[in-house]
Amino acid sequence: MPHRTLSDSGVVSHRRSLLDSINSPINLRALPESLLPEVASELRGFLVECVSQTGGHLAAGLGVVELTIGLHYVFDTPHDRLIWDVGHQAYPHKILTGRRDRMISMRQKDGLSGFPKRCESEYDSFGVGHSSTSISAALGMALAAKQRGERRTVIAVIGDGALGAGMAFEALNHAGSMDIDLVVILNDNEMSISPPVGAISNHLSRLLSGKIYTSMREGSKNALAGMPQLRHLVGRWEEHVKGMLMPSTLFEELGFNYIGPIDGHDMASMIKTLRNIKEMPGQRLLHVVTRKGRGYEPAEGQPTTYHGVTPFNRQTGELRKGTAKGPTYTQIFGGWLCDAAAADKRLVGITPAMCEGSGLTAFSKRFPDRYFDVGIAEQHAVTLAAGMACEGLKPVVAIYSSFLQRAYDQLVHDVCLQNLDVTFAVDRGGLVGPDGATHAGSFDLSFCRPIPNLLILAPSDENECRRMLKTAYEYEGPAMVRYPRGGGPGVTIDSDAPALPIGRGEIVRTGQRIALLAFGSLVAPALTAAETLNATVANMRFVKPLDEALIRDLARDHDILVTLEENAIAGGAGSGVAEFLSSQGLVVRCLHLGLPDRYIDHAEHAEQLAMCGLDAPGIIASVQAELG
Ligand SMILES: Cc1ncc(C[n+]2csc(CCOP(=O)(O)OP(=O)(O)O)c2C)c(N)n1
Ligand SMILES: CC(=O)[C@@H](O)[C@H](O)COP(=O)(O)O
Ligand SMILES: [Mg+2]
Repeated sequence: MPHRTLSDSGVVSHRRSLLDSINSPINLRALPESLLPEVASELRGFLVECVSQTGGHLAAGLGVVELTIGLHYVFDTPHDRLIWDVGHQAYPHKILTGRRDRMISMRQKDGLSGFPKRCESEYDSFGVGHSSTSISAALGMALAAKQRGERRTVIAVIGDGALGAGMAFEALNHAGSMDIDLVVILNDNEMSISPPVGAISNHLSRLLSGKIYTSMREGSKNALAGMPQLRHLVGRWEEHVKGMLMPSTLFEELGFNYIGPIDGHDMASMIKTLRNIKEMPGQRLLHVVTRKGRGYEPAEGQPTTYHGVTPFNRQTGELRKGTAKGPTYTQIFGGWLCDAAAADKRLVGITPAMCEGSGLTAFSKRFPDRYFDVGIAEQHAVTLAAGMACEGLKPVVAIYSSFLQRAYDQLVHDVCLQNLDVTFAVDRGGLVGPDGATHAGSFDLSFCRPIPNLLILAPSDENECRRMLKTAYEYEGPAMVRYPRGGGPGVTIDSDAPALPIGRGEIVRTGQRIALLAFGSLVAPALTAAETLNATVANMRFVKPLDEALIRDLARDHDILVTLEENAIAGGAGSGVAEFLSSQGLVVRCLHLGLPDRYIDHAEHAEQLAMCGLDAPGIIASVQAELG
């Protein structure tokens, strides 16, 4: 379906005389430097207009308008490689690299991805979405260029939040030990999604507020203010003096030439500094100070709220409300966490930098001493919980399914092998809609199911989600409840409902010949499909341990068992059912429905389910095709 064009959507209203002339960085580089501030103004206004129509990530992109212009103006992209860490801030980059007129399709089916993607543009040097990969990838590209005798500069742009992840330091540690043409640009806006945490953030703040450096800098600027022809001496003098007086930065200790901090919104200074940086040899790190949400008052004032937004009213900043019928699964988790914490002082809540997204805001305010935001550090979050559990606390780790992928060994080796009492609230299980393949929780049932000692539950509705959280928390060992992004079928929640019997599913509809064994979010479409198929529906509830007695009965009484899950078919819950049947010598026809062996692109969640044949019509069609 052809996408709406900008004119259809009325987005062209903002003044864009210069921006209209920039169809690639080549046009940008043809402009006189004096016009770049106007480009920045038009780019910023256009970005707000587009995201107000499409939703998506806004505040981070607003903060890097000047940096984006400077990088494409000074460096020879795409020959010089540019990698954006996380990539949520890359909308200005997309606008300047030939995708201006497609921005209205952002994060929609067959539209632009919300993150840089190699197959989308030659200017997207590396696919991102998960944090803290940029320096590793950039170093890899720089070493490849060196190996092949190619002259090119590789630039990684990483935020202060992403810099706190272990992987970023693995890369800095490696890069700093060699002589390589690599530029790391630290985009320091003193924000993650939430305010930043950790000692790295404190170090950066000290660099920004360094008394000696700041006063000398102001002094030198004033002294030379009357002699503009000598102003360029300030930079050189600063470098010289700073090296003498400033305590060396962490980055210099790691072998990087540290430059900055510079004002990330001063276009002239940005261009001058980037030109200097371009000519410098070796690995260098430029510290750029920006403001998240810059230039759009609602986003500047509320950078957390405007980190990721639904479409909004550009004049007022008012965000469009969500369409969930009742509380989202995330909100149910947040409410349960507070209630459980009030009843049990041993409970502690841990999040790797996703406080708001995981529903911990209320908990963090009510129980600040029992709340731990560890920054973007999923591996650390899980093993921190293991250590706490060893000492009698009952940690609850709130973590997105796709980010849990980062902490797999910690889950296996530190928690489950030692059979420690840690509860995992795994949010965004299954497809996640507009964030697309990088953020889909497609694999957690497959990679968690083989782990001994781990209990795995998947709720079919909001009430069951709360009951499962209670069940998992009371279970004295590792347990995970995986639930989808957004809301459920809208059932009433009984906060006093008891825990569930471990390993027990339930027949929720009786039919003939066909049995649908549904896990979690697929119970609802299974029930709809069952009306047409006249099928039995079992809400399996537990992925591990499976309800073996129930499976045995269903196999005895039906001609075909159809397993359904919003997880990869490969190794998923359905595989578990097949393994059990085989181990018991039970011979019955089986059909396994779930996510296919490919990545599912961004679209609305309902569109994604339909693409995978996991909505009711798709289930019906698959079963009817199987039965012939
Ligand atoms: C591995 C991983 N964990 C968590 C996230 C969620 N996330 C996306 S952006 C972000 C904050 C990034 O902060 P920073 O690097 O400072 O970028 P800024 O938004 O400030 O520009 C987080 C936690 C992620 N994308 N990847
Ligand atoms: C860029 C990033 O990783 C986060 O902002 C993520 O997009 C949040 O996802 P939700 O919108 O599902 O909370
Ligand atoms: Mg930041």
